[in-house]
Amino acid sequence: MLGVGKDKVIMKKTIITNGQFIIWNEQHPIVNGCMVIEDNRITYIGTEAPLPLEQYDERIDGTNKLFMPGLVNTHCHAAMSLLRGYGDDLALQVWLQEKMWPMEGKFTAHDVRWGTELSILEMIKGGTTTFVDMYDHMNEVAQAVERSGMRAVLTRGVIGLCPPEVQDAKLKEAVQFARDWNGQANGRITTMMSPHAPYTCPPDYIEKIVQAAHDLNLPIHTHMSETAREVQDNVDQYGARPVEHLEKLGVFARPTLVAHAVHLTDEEISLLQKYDVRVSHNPGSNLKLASGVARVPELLKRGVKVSLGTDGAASNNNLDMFEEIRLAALIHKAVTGDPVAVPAEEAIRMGTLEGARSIWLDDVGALEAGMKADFIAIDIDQAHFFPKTNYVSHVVYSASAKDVTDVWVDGKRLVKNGECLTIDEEKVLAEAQRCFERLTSA
Ligand SMILES: CSC[C@H]1O[C@@H](n2cnc3c(O)ncnc32)[C@H](O)[C@@H]1O
Ligand SMILES: [Zn+2]
Repeated sequence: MLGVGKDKVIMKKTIITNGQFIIWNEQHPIVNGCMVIEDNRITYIGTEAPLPLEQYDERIDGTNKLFMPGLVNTHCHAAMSLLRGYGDDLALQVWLQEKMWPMEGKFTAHDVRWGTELSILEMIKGGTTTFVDMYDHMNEVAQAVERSGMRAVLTRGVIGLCPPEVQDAKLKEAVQFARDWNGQANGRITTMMSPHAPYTCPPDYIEKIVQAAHDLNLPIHTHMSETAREVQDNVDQYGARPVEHLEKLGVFARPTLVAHAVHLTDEEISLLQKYDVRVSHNPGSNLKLASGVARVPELLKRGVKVSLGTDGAASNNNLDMFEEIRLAALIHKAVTGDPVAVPAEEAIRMGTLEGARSIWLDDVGALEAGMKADFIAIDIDQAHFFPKTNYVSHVVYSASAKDVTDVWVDGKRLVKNGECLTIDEEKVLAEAQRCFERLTSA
Protein backbone atom coordinates (compact mmCIF):
# COMPACT_ATOMS: atom_id res chain seq x y z
CA MET A 1 0.00 0.00 0.00
CA LEU A 2 1.34 3.48 -0.83
CA GLY A 3 -0.80 5.50 1.57
CA VAL A 4 -4.30 6.77 2.22
CA GLY A 5 -5.73 9.36 -0.19
CA LYS A 6 -8.67 11.66 0.42
CA ASP A 7 -11.31 9.06 -0.36
CA LYS A 8 -9.54 5.76 -0.76
CA VAL A 9 -6.56 3.61 0.10
CA ILE A 10 -3.86 4.02 -2.57
CA MET A 11 -2.53 0.68 -3.77
CA LYS A 12 0.99 0.27 -5.06
CA LYS A 13 0.81 -0.95 -8.67
CA THR A 14 3.69 -3.00 -10.05
CA ILE A 15 3.98 -4.36 -13.58
CA ILE A 16 6.41 -7.01 -14.77
CA THR A 17 6.89 -6.86 -18.55
CA ASN A 18 8.57 -9.08 -21.18
CA GLY A 19 8.48 -12.16 -18.90
CA GLN A 20 7.60 -15.83 -19.34
CA PHE A 21 4.96 -16.88 -16.80
CA ILE A 22 3.95 -20.43 -15.85
CA ILE A 23 0.17 -20.72 -15.49
CA TRP A 24 -1.95 -23.79 -14.80
CA ASN A 25 -3.27 -24.35 -18.30
CA GLU A 26 -2.38 -27.77 -19.72
CA GLN A 27 -2.53 -26.67 -23.38
CA HIS A 28 -0.80 -23.31 -22.93
CA PRO A 29 1.27 -23.39 -19.72
CA ILE A 30 3.33 -20.33 -20.62
CA VAL A 31 2.16 -16.73 -21.00
CA ASN A 32 4.67 -14.53 -22.75
CA GLY A 33 3.86 -11.03 -21.50
CA CYS A 34 3.01 -9.09 -18.34
CA MET A 35 1.80 -9.52 -14.80
CA VAL A 36 0.33 -6.77 -12.60
CA ILE A 37 0.48 -6.82 -8.81
CA GLU A 38 -1.61 -4.40 -6.76
CA ASP A 39 -0.71 -4.34 -3.08
CA ASN A 40 -0.45 -8.04 -2.15
CA ARG A 41 -2.47 -9.57 -5.02
CA ILE A 42 -1.98 -10.42 -8.65
CA THR A 43 -4.59 -8.46 -10.59
CA TYR A 44 -3.70 -9.26 -14.19
CA ILE A 45 -1.70 -11.69 -16.27
CA GLY A 46 -1.69 -11.58 -20.06
CA THR A 47 0.13 -10.68 -23.24
CA GLU A 48 -0.51 -6.89 -23.19
CA ALA A 49 -0.15 -4.34 -20.38
CA PRO A 50 -3.65 -3.23 -19.34
CA LEU A 51 -2.54 0.43 -18.77
CA PRO A 52 0.18 2.65 -20.26
CA LEU A 53 3.43 1.71 -18.48
CA GLU A 54 3.91 5.16 -16.93
CA GLN A 55 0.78 4.63 -14.86
CA TYR A 56 2.52 1.95 -12.75
CA ASP A 57 4.42 2.84 -9.58
CA GLU A 58 7.01 0.17 -10.28
CA ARG A 59 8.06 -1.34 -13.63
CA ILE A 60 10.18 -4.49 -13.66
CA ASP A 61 11.75 -5.81 -16.85
CA GLY A 62 11.22 -9.59 -16.96
CA THR A 63 13.46 -10.24 -19.97
CA ASN A 64 15.27 -13.60 -19.63
CA LYS A 65 13.20 -14.45 -16.55
CA LEU A 66 10.74 -17.24 -15.97
CA PHE A 67 8.11 -16.44 -13.34
CA MET A 68 6.27 -19.17 -11.47
CA PRO A 69 4.30 -19.59 -8.22
CA GLY A 70 6.48 -19.77 -5.10
CA LEU A 71 7.38 -23.26 -3.92
CA VAL A 72 5.45 -24.70 -0.98
CA ASN A 73 7.33 -26.99 1.40
CA THR A 74 4.67 -28.93 3.31
CA HIS A 75 6.91 -30.66 5.86
CA CYS A 76 9.96 -29.26 7.61
CA HIS A 77 11.70 -28.92 10.96
CA ALA A 78 13.60 -25.74 10.17
CA ALA A 79 15.83 -25.61 13.24
CA MET A 80 17.28 -29.00 12.31
CA SER A 81 19.55 -27.30 9.78
CA LEU A 82 21.90 -27.00 12.79
CA LEU A 83 22.22 -30.79 12.57
CA ARG A 84 22.91 -30.96 8.84
CA GLY A 85 25.60 -33.60 8.30
CA TYR A 86 25.32 -34.78 11.90
CA GLY A 87 24.11 -38.37 11.70
CA ASP A 88 24.18 -39.32 8.03
CA ASP A 89 23.54 -42.79 6.62
CA LEU A 90 21.36 -44.14 9.41
CA ALA A 91 17.84 -45.60 9.47
CA LEU A 92 15.06 -43.48 11.02
CA GLN A 93 14.82 -44.99 14.52
CA VAL A 94 18.59 -45.09 15.09
CA TRP A 95 18.94 -41.61 13.61
CA LEU A 96 16.22 -40.24 15.92
CA GLN A 97 17.10 -42.08 19.10
CA GLU A 98 20.89 -42.02 18.95
CA LYS A 99 21.59 -38.79 17.10
CA MET A 100 18.72 -36.28 16.80
CA TRP A 101 16.90 -36.54 20.11
CA PRO A 102 20.06 -36.36 22.29
CA MET A 103 21.20 -33.25 20.43
CA GLU A 104 17.74 -31.67 20.30
CA GLY A 105 17.56 -32.20 24.06
CA LYS A 106 20.30 -29.57 24.31
CA PHE A 107 18.60 -27.04 21.98
CA THR A 108 17.68 -23.74 23.61
CA ALA A 109 15.31 -21.15 22.19
CA HIS A 110 18.44 -19.37 20.92
CA ASP A 111 19.47 -22.45 18.89
CA VAL A 112 16.00 -22.82 17.44
CA ARG A 113 16.05 -19.16 16.45
CA TRP A 114 19.32 -19.37 14.52
CA GLY A 115 18.70 -22.82 13.06
CA THR A 116 15.35 -21.59 11.80
CA GLU A 117 16.82 -18.36 10.42
CA LEU A 118 19.42 -20.44 8.57
CA SER A 119 16.69 -22.58 7.00
CA ILE A 120 14.50 -19.62 6.17
CA LEU A 121 17.43 -17.97 4.43
CA GLU A 122 18.11 -21.12 2.41
CA MET A 123 14.43 -21.60 1.60
CA ILE A 124 13.68 -18.02 0.54
CA LYS A 125 16.78 -17.71 -1.62
CA GLY A 126 15.88 -21.05 -3.23
CA GLY A 127 12.34 -20.01 -4.16
CA THR A 128 10.29 -21.46 -1.30
CA THR A 129 7.66 -18.93 -0.28
CA THR A 130 5.64 -21.04 2.18
CA PHE A 131 6.70 -23.80 4.57
CA VAL A 132 5.15 -26.01 7.21
CA ASP A 133 7.18 -26.28 10.38
CA MET A 134 6.74 -28.70 13.27
CA TYR A 135 9.10 -28.13 16.18
CA ASP A 136 9.68 -26.90 19.73
CA HIS A 137 10.30 -23.27 20.87
CA MET A 138 7.81 -22.24 18.20
CA ASN A 139 7.58 -18.61 19.32
CA GLU A 140 11.12 -18.24 17.98
CA VAL A 141 10.09 -19.83 14.70
CA ALA A 142 7.03 -17.60 14.36
CA GLN A 143 9.05 -14.45 15.07
CA ALA A 144 11.67 -15.48 12.50
CA VAL A 145 8.93 -16.06 9.92
CA GLU A 146 7.36 -12.71 10.72
CA ARG A 147 10.67 -10.87 10.30
CA SER A 148 11.58 -12.72 7.10
CA GLY A 149 8.34 -11.95 5.24
CA MET A 150 7.74 -15.62 4.40
CA ARG A 151 4.43 -17.45 4.70
CA ALA A 152 4.24 -20.44 7.06
CA VAL A 153 1.97 -22.94 8.73
CA LEU A 154 3.42 -23.58 12.18
CA THR A 155 2.83 -26.19 14.82
CA ARG A 156 4.39 -27.13 18.13
CA GLY A 157 5.12 -30.85 17.68
CA VAL A 158 4.52 -32.87 20.82
CA ILE A 159 6.16 -36.13 21.79
CA GLY A 160 4.29 -37.92 24.57
CA LEU A 161 7.00 -40.28 25.80
CA CYS A 162 7.08 -38.53 29.18
CA PRO A 163 5.16 -38.36 32.49
CA PRO A 164 1.51 -37.16 32.32
CA GLU A 165 2.29 -33.77 33.87
CA VAL A 166 4.94 -33.11 31.20
CA GLN A 167 2.52 -34.24 28.48
CA ASP A 168 -0.06 -31.79 29.82
CA ALA A 169 2.45 -28.94 29.91
CA LYS A 170 3.50 -29.60 26.30
CA LEU A 171 -0.09 -29.72 25.11
CA LYS A 172 -0.89 -26.50 26.95
CA GLU A 173 2.08 -24.84 25.28
CA ALA A 174 1.03 -26.16 21.84
CA VAL A 175 -2.50 -24.80 22.35
CA GLN A 176 -1.22 -21.43 23.50
CA PHE A 177 1.12 -21.15 20.54
CA ALA A 178 -1.58 -22.17 18.05
CA ARG A 179 -4.00 -19.65 19.53
CA ASP A 180 -1.50 -16.80 19.74
CA TRP A 181 -0.13 -17.04 16.20
CA ASN A 182 -3.02 -18.18 13.99
CA GLY A 183 -3.62 -15.39 11.45
CA GLN A 184 -0.65 -13.28 12.61
CA ALA A 185 1.95 -11.51 10.41
CA ASN A 186 -0.79 -10.02 8.25
CA GLY A 187 -2.30 -13.49 7.79
CA ARG A 188 0.99 -15.04 6.63
CA ILE A 189 1.11 -17.37 9.62
CA THR A 190 -1.50 -20.02 10.34
CA THR A 191 -1.24 -22.86 12.85
CA MET A 192 -2.03 -26.54 13.36
CA MET A 193 -1.88 -29.12 16.18
CA SER A 194 0.70 -31.92 16.03
CA PRO A 195 1.08 -35.22 17.77
CA HIS A 196 4.58 -36.07 16.49
CA ALA A 197 3.70 -39.67 15.49
CA PRO A 198 1.62 -42.66 16.61
CA TYR A 199 4.80 -44.28 17.99
CA THR A 200 5.69 -41.29 20.19
CA CYS A 201 2.21 -40.39 21.45
CA PRO A 202 0.08 -42.80 23.49
CA PRO A 203 -3.54 -43.13 22.24
CA ASP A 204 -5.12 -41.14 25.08
CA TYR A 205 -2.68 -38.30 24.44
CA ILE A 206 -3.52 -38.25 20.73
CA GLU A 207 -7.20 -38.03 21.69
CA LYS A 208 -6.50 -35.01 23.88
CA ILE A 209 -4.61 -33.31 21.05
CA VAL A 210 -7.50 -34.02 18.66
CA GLN A 211 -9.92 -32.51 21.17
CA ALA A 212 -7.74 -29.39 21.37
CA ALA A 213 -7.70 -29.17 17.56
CA HIS A 214 -11.53 -29.36 17.59
CA ASP A 215 -11.72 -26.65 20.24
CA LEU A 216 -9.41 -24.38 18.24
CA ASN A 217 -10.91 -25.39 14.88
CA LEU A 218 -7.44 -26.20 13.55
CA PRO A 219 -6.02 -28.95 11.33
CA ILE A 220 -3.73 -31.73 12.50
CA HIS A 221 -0.26 -32.51 11.18
CA THR A 222 1.60 -35.71 12.08
CA HIS A 223 4.25 -38.15 10.86
CA MET A 224 2.64 -41.40 9.72
CA SER A 225 3.70 -44.78 8.24
CA GLU A 226 7.19 -43.62 7.43
CA THR A 227 8.95 -46.99 7.88
CA ALA A 228 7.97 -50.66 7.67
CA ARG A 229 9.20 -51.10 11.24
CA GLU A 230 6.91 -48.35 12.52
CA VAL A 231 3.91 -50.04 10.88
CA GLN A 232 4.80 -53.45 12.34
CA ASP A 233 5.40 -51.97 15.81
CA ASN A 234 2.00 -50.26 15.62
CA VAL A 235 0.33 -53.57 14.77
CA ASP A 236 2.18 -55.33 17.61
CA GLN A 237 1.39 -52.63 20.16
CA TYR A 238 -2.14 -51.55 19.19
CA GLY A 239 -3.43 -54.30 16.89
CA ALA A 240 -3.85 -51.94 13.94
CA ARG A 241 -1.76 -50.31 11.25
CA PRO A 242 -1.19 -46.55 11.74
CA VAL A 243 -3.97 -45.35 9.40
CA GLU A 244 -6.68 -47.41 11.10
CA HIS A 245 -5.20 -46.54 14.50
CA LEU A 246 -5.37 -42.78 13.83
CA GLU A 247 -8.84 -43.13 12.33
CA LYS A 248 -10.06 -44.85 15.52
CA LEU A 249 -8.56 -42.07 17.63
CA GLY A 250 -10.60 -39.51 15.69
CA VAL A 251 -7.64 -37.77 14.04
CA PHE A 252 -9.17 -37.81 10.57
CA ALA A 253 -12.35 -36.20 11.82
CA ARG A 254 -10.21 -33.06 11.66
CA PRO A 255 -8.60 -31.78 8.45
CA THR A 256 -5.28 -33.64 8.47
CA LEU A 257 -1.91 -33.45 6.76
CA VAL A 258 0.29 -36.53 7.20
CA ALA A 259 4.00 -36.53 6.45
CA HIS A 260 5.55 -39.48 4.60
CA ALA A 261 2.77 -42.14 4.32
CA VAL A 262 5.30 -44.45 2.67
CA HIS A 263 3.89 -47.83 3.72
CA LEU A 264 0.22 -47.99 2.78
CA THR A 265 -2.13 -50.79 1.76
CA ASP A 266 -4.89 -50.28 -0.82
CA GLU A 267 -7.40 -50.14 2.05
CA GLU A 268 -5.39 -47.43 3.78
CA ILE A 269 -5.26 -45.37 0.58
CA SER A 270 -9.08 -45.68 0.45
CA LEU A 271 -9.33 -44.41 4.02
CA LEU A 272 -7.07 -41.43 3.30
CA GLN A 273 -9.23 -40.63 0.27
CA LYS A 274 -12.45 -41.05 2.26
CA TYR A 275 -11.33 -38.55 4.90
CA ASP A 276 -9.60 -36.19 2.43
CA VAL A 277 -6.34 -36.61 4.35
CA ARG A 278 -3.50 -34.75 2.64
CA VAL A 279 -0.12 -36.40 2.16
CA SER A 280 3.21 -34.58 2.29
CA HIS A 281 5.56 -36.67 0.18
CA ASN A 282 9.21 -36.28 1.24
CA PRO A 283 11.19 -38.25 -1.36
CA GLY A 284 14.66 -36.94 -0.43
CA SER A 285 14.29 -37.73 3.25
CA ASN A 286 12.67 -41.12 2.56
CA LEU A 287 15.56 -42.11 0.30
CA LYS A 288 18.24 -40.92 2.72
CA LEU A 289 16.75 -42.65 5.78
CA ALA A 290 16.11 -45.78 3.68
CA SER A 291 12.43 -45.57 4.60
CA GLY A 292 11.10 -46.63 1.18
CA VAL A 293 9.17 -45.06 -1.67
CA ALA A 294 5.64 -43.79 -1.12
CA ARG A 295 2.85 -45.04 -3.41
CA VAL A 296 2.38 -41.62 -4.94
CA PRO A 297 0.97 -42.69 -8.34
CA GLU A 298 -1.74 -44.75 -6.59
CA LEU A 299 -2.52 -41.91 -4.18
CA LEU A 300 -2.86 -39.48 -7.09
CA LYS A 301 -5.05 -41.93 -9.05
CA ARG A 302 -7.37 -42.19 -6.04
CA GLY A 303 -7.61 -38.40 -5.82
CA VAL A 304 -5.62 -37.97 -2.61
CA LYS A 305 -3.94 -34.56 -2.44
CA VAL A 306 -0.18 -35.06 -2.51
CA SER A 307 2.28 -32.23 -1.91
CA LEU A 308 6.04 -32.13 -1.35
CA GLY A 309 8.26 -31.56 1.66
CA THR A 310 11.95 -31.57 2.41
CA ASP A 311 11.68 -32.73 6.04
CA GLY A 312 14.49 -31.23 8.15
CA ALA A 313 17.93 -30.55 6.69
CA ALA A 314 19.37 -33.30 8.92
CA SER A 315 17.66 -35.96 6.78
CA ASN A 316 17.81 -34.44 3.32
CA ASN A 317 20.39 -32.61 3.55
CA ASN A 318 19.25 -29.37 1.89
CA LEU A 319 15.95 -27.52 1.60
CA ASP A 320 15.92 -27.23 -2.18
CA MET A 321 12.32 -27.84 -3.28
CA PHE A 322 13.39 -28.13 -6.92
CA GLU A 323 15.19 -31.33 -5.89
CA GLU A 324 12.02 -32.71 -4.32
CA ILE A 325 10.06 -31.87 -7.46
CA ARG A 326 12.62 -33.66 -9.62
CA LEU A 327 12.80 -36.67 -7.27
CA ALA A 328 9.00 -36.92 -7.27
CA ALA A 329 8.99 -36.91 -11.06
CA LEU A 330 11.84 -39.44 -11.34
CA ILE A 331 11.67 -42.09 -8.63
CA HIS A 332 8.10 -43.21 -9.31
CA LYS A 333 8.98 -43.80 -12.96
CA ALA A 334 11.80 -46.12 -11.87
CA VAL A 335 9.78 -47.93 -9.21
CA THR A 336 6.66 -48.52 -11.35
CA GLY A 337 8.32 -48.87 -14.77
CA ASP A 338 5.82 -46.28 -16.00
CA PRO A 339 7.35 -43.09 -17.51
CA VAL A 340 4.16 -41.13 -16.83
CA ALA A 341 3.76 -42.33 -13.21
CA VAL A 342 4.31 -38.70 -12.12
CA PRO A 343 4.49 -36.46 -15.21
CA ALA A 344 6.52 -33.23 -15.11
CA GLU A 345 3.53 -30.91 -14.82
CA GLU A 346 2.07 -32.99 -11.98
CA ALA A 347 5.37 -32.78 -10.06
CA ILE A 348 5.59 -29.00 -10.40
CA ARG A 349 1.96 -28.64 -9.25
CA MET A 350 2.72 -30.84 -6.24
CA GLY A 351 5.48 -28.40 -5.30
CA THR A 352 3.27 -25.31 -5.71
CA LEU A 353 -0.51 -25.36 -6.16
CA GLU A 354 -1.19 -28.75 -4.52
CA GLY A 355 1.14 -27.73 -1.70
CA ALA A 356 -0.93 -24.65 -1.00
CA ARG A 357 -4.23 -26.54 -1.22
CA SER A 358 -2.85 -29.28 1.06
CA ILE A 359 -2.40 -26.76 3.84
CA TRP A 360 -5.74 -25.07 3.26
CA LEU A 361 -4.35 -21.95 1.56
CA ASP A 362 -6.77 -21.27 -1.26
CA ASP A 363 -5.35 -18.04 -2.61
CA VAL A 364 -1.71 -18.89 -3.23
CA GLY A 365 -0.05 -21.36 -5.61
CA ALA A 366 -1.06 -19.93 -8.99
CA LEU A 367 -0.20 -16.93 -11.16
CA GLU A 368 -3.77 -15.81 -11.64
CA ALA A 369 -5.74 -12.62 -11.07
CA GLY A 370 -7.10 -12.65 -7.52
CA MET A 371 -4.30 -14.80 -6.08
CA LYS A 372 -1.91 -13.54 -3.40
CA ALA A 373 1.34 -12.40 -4.99
CA ASP A 374 3.68 -15.21 -3.87
CA PHE A 375 5.94 -15.84 -6.85
CA ILE A 376 9.53 -16.28 -7.93
CA ALA A 377 11.76 -15.46 -10.88
CA ILE A 378 14.31 -17.81 -12.41
CA ASP A 379 17.22 -16.75 -14.61
CA ILE A 380 16.61 -18.67 -17.84
CA ASP A 381 19.53 -17.11 -19.68
CA GLN A 382 21.76 -20.05 -18.74
CA ALA A 383 22.93 -23.09 -20.68
CA HIS A 384 20.75 -25.57 -18.77
CA PHE A 385 17.58 -23.66 -19.78
CA PHE A 386 18.36 -23.85 -23.51
CA PRO A 387 16.89 -24.44 -25.99
CA LYS A 388 14.06 -22.04 -25.13
CA THR A 389 11.29 -24.59 -25.47
CA ASN A 390 9.46 -26.44 -22.75
CA TYR A 391 9.95 -24.43 -19.54
CA VAL A 392 7.76 -26.73 -17.44
CA SER A 393 10.12 -29.57 -18.35
CA HIS A 394 13.20 -27.40 -17.74
CA VAL A 395 11.98 -26.42 -14.25
CA VAL A 396 11.31 -30.04 -13.28
CA TYR A 397 14.26 -31.78 -14.86
CA SER A 398 16.96 -29.09 -15.02
CA ALA A 399 16.41 -26.30 -12.45
CA SER A 400 17.76 -25.93 -8.93
CA ALA A 401 17.47 -23.45 -6.06
CA LYS A 402 20.56 -21.64 -7.38
CA ASP A 403 18.60 -20.46 -10.45
CA VAL A 404 16.22 -18.31 -8.39
CA THR A 405 16.98 -14.59 -8.66
CA ASP A 406 13.94 -12.87 -7.13
CA VAL A 407 11.19 -13.77 -4.69
CA TRP A 408 7.95 -12.03 -3.68
CA VAL A 409 5.64 -13.04 -0.83
CA ASP A 410 2.33 -11.29 -0.21
CA GLY A 411 3.36 -8.73 -2.83
CA LYS A 412 6.59 -7.83 -1.02
CA ARG A 413 9.96 -8.43 -2.64
CA LEU A 414 12.08 -10.58 -0.31
CA VAL A 415 14.91 -11.45 -2.71
CA LYS A 416 16.30 -9.09 -5.35
CA ASN A 417 18.95 -10.25 -7.82
CA GLY A 418 19.87 -13.12 -5.50
CA GLU A 419 20.15 -11.03 -2.35
CA CYS A 420 17.76 -11.57 0.55
CA LEU A 421 16.41 -8.17 1.57
CA THR A 422 14.93 -9.16 4.93
CA ILE A 423 17.73 -11.21 6.49
CA ASP A 424 21.29 -10.33 7.46
CA GLU A 425 22.90 -13.30 5.73
CA GLU A 426 26.38 -12.93 7.22
CA LYS A 427 25.01 -12.73 10.76
CA VAL A 428 22.77 -15.78 10.32
CA LEU A 429 25.63 -17.92 9.01
CA ALA A 430 27.93 -16.84 11.85
CA GLU A 431 25.31 -17.36 14.58
CA ALA A 432 24.27 -20.78 13.23
CA GLN A 433 27.90 -21.90 13.15
CA ARG A 434 28.36 -20.68 16.74
CA CYS A 435 25.26 -22.62 17.88
CA PHE A 436 26.51 -25.81 16.23
CA GLU A 437 29.96 -25.46 17.82
CA ARG A 438 28.45 -24.90 21.27
CA LEU A 439 26.05 -27.83 20.90
CA THR A 440 28.80 -30.23 19.87
CA SER A 441 31.51 -28.98 22.23
CA ALA A 442 30.20 -30.43 25.51
C1 LIG B 1 8.46 -32.79 18.12
S1 LIG B 1 9.31 -31.73 17.09
C2 LIG B 1 9.66 -32.66 15.65
C3 LIG B 1 10.50 -33.90 15.90
O1 LIG B 1 10.46 -34.62 14.69
C4 LIG B 1 11.69 -35.24 14.54
N1 LIG B 1 11.85 -35.66 13.16
C5 LIG B 1 12.54 -35.06 12.18
N2 LIG B 1 12.45 -35.76 11.04
C6 LIG B 1 11.66 -36.81 11.32
C7 LIG B 1 11.18 -37.89 10.57
O2 LIG B 1 11.51 -38.05 9.30
N3 LIG B 1 10.38 -38.78 11.16
C8 LIG B 1 10.04 -38.66 12.45
N4 LIG B 1 10.48 -37.65 13.22
C9 LIG B 1 11.27 -36.75 12.66
C10 LIG B 1 12.68 -34.24 15.01
O3 LIG B 1 13.92 -34.84 15.31
C11 LIG B 1 11.96 -33.64 16.20
O4 LIG B 1 12.31 -34.30 17.37
ZN1 LIG C 1 9.49 -34.80 9.82
